[in-house]
Amino acid sequence: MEKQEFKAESKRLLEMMINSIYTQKEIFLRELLSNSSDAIDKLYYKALTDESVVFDQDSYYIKVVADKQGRTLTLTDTGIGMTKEDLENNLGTIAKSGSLAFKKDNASKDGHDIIGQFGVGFYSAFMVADVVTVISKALGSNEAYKWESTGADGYTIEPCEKDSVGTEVILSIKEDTEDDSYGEYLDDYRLKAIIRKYSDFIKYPIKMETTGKRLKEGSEDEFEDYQDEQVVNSMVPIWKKNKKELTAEDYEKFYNDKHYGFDKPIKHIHISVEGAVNYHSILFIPESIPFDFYSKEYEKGLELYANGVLIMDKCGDLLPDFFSFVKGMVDSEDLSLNISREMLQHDRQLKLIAKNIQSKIKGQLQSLLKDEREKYEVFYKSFGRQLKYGVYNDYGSHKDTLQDLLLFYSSKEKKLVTLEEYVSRMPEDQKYIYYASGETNERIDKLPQTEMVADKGYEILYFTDDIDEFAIKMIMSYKEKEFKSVSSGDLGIEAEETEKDVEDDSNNKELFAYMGSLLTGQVKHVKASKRLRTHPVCFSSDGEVTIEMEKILKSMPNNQDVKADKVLEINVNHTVFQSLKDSFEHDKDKLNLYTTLLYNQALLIEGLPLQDPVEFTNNICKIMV
Ligand SMILES: Nc1ncnc2c1ncn2[C@@H]1O[C@H](COP(=O)(O)OP(=O)(O)OP(=O)(O)O)[C@@H](O)[C@H]1O
Repeated sequence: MEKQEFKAESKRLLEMMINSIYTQKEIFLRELLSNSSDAIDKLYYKALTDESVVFDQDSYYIKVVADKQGRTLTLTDTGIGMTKEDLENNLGTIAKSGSLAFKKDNASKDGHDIIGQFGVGFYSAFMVADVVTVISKALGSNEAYKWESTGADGYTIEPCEKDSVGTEVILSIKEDTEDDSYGEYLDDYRLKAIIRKYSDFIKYPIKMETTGKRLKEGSEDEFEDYQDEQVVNSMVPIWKKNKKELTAEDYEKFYNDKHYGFDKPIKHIHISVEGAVNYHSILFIPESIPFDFYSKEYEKGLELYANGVLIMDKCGDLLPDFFSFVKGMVDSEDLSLNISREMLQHDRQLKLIAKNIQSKIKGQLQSLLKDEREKYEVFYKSFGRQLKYGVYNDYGSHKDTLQDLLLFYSSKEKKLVTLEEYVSRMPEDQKYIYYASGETNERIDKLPQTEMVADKGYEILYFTDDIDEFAIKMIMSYKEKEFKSVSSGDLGIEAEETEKDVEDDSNNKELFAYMGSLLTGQVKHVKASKRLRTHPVCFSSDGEVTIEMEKILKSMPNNQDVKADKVLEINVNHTVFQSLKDSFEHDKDKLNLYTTLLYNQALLIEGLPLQDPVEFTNNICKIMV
């Protein structure tokens, strides 16, 4: 038997291949199973043009058998097989793909698509095997051949016996080392898991012979081993099925089988596109938040398949961050894979798919919002924050995509409303979209600052998420209506302007200036409030940073010391104001006490910490006695 050497280039390539192309050893099984599937496909093609070849789908399969004792893993297929020349050309020359040549000669028909294209996948077997033996008998040939190689050194070919047409690949699995436990590739459970992960949708049955234990017949405590043959893969990808034939349960089953989540998805989106790029996709909008969703550990992405073979677990490029909650998969035959199938060579196709997917998701969310509001609100409860982050991130560049998907609690409707709904019922004289920020709806309900706007009969949107105000700053205006915090200096309400301007009263001016001097460094100034109706005191903010924003920025890990310019507003129609005026004239000590008390009350209303709570309570006691 003559030993053939690999060509020099091939030798180097093989070494590179074995050691560096793939990041995961387990993919050898995907590569070999894809080869077997291609080989059966080729038979199918032959049958299309050659009457002497009968293709009976049921007789074609791939079988995987692990022999733990003999430490071999054998893959048998009933495909087209290889002649001696094929073995030499296709397995003896690295980077020569018989499959690619075949594909070029036979235009793909009827959805039977050949996977192989680079002519390297087979050699990934050497990542887990010392010796690879291939026994093959080609269609139309009476001879069978055995090809054998220990890797870079070369290979041998000799005639051998084989009854049926097809190929058998026998891997002598490497001994375990400290770093690698190659023995796992002889374990039935592990093999099944790898098959299901990558090759679940190979369209021919992948059978496995497994050993089970059962009670011996007639015995109550004696067990015996028995062999059982099982088809491991699902074969028909659900995404290639006709949508009309699929039920909601089918999609849910797929969602659960693929471990996209443990919940019941709120919505599925089944997309089949033929055009500049062809692809199928099934996407899910989950109901509940994955436990790590709002953490750094969460990795967004969709499963990416090329011709039904998994090539990437989580392809992040397929989803924008603001839709990172979406689960599912994309299968395309048009992807430019790189040699390891682990990365994509050009991302043009991927970008097209991603763009398309983004608009489909948005469309589905919009119709959910329109037609199934309750469901949308369940979704929004889980992922609304993510949408708002999406508005805020990237300098607001996605606001147009996302603003119509936002919901905020409304003071008047007592439920979540869209910006569109808010604007559509704004009275004519209302200039702004008003909002109030606070920890909960109940707390905002009681905020003194909302009095004037609410009295005017205007609706107020409640912001209870940290991100809300930041996101709104990015949107700036909706349908030409600007957003305005109820705590901002100028509320743009006519009543304000026509009201008797109490500040102009020179006595009051002096009083406020004096109070302001007592609070130097704590407030910008003290003024008569135009927004308070029944409450004595509140803060408003002058400028871009609101008090709520100050609180949020302060709570961030890098503790950004950005402060709102606070203005202490006093209700001059409240009886307490008379006390202030009296004490200004007759008892400055009392005024000092009242000023600090009012300032501290305003802090409490905002949920801001008091600088000296003990002093505050002592001061209250002072006025009690
Ligand atoms: N089980 C098989 N039955 C018949 N032919 C096979 C089998 N396995 C491999 N071949 C032949 O050997 C060639 C080389 O296989 P290899 O896996 O290295 O590359 P490929 O499948 O063509 O491409 P890729 O690197 O993209 O997987 C195949 O193109 C095919 O012609």
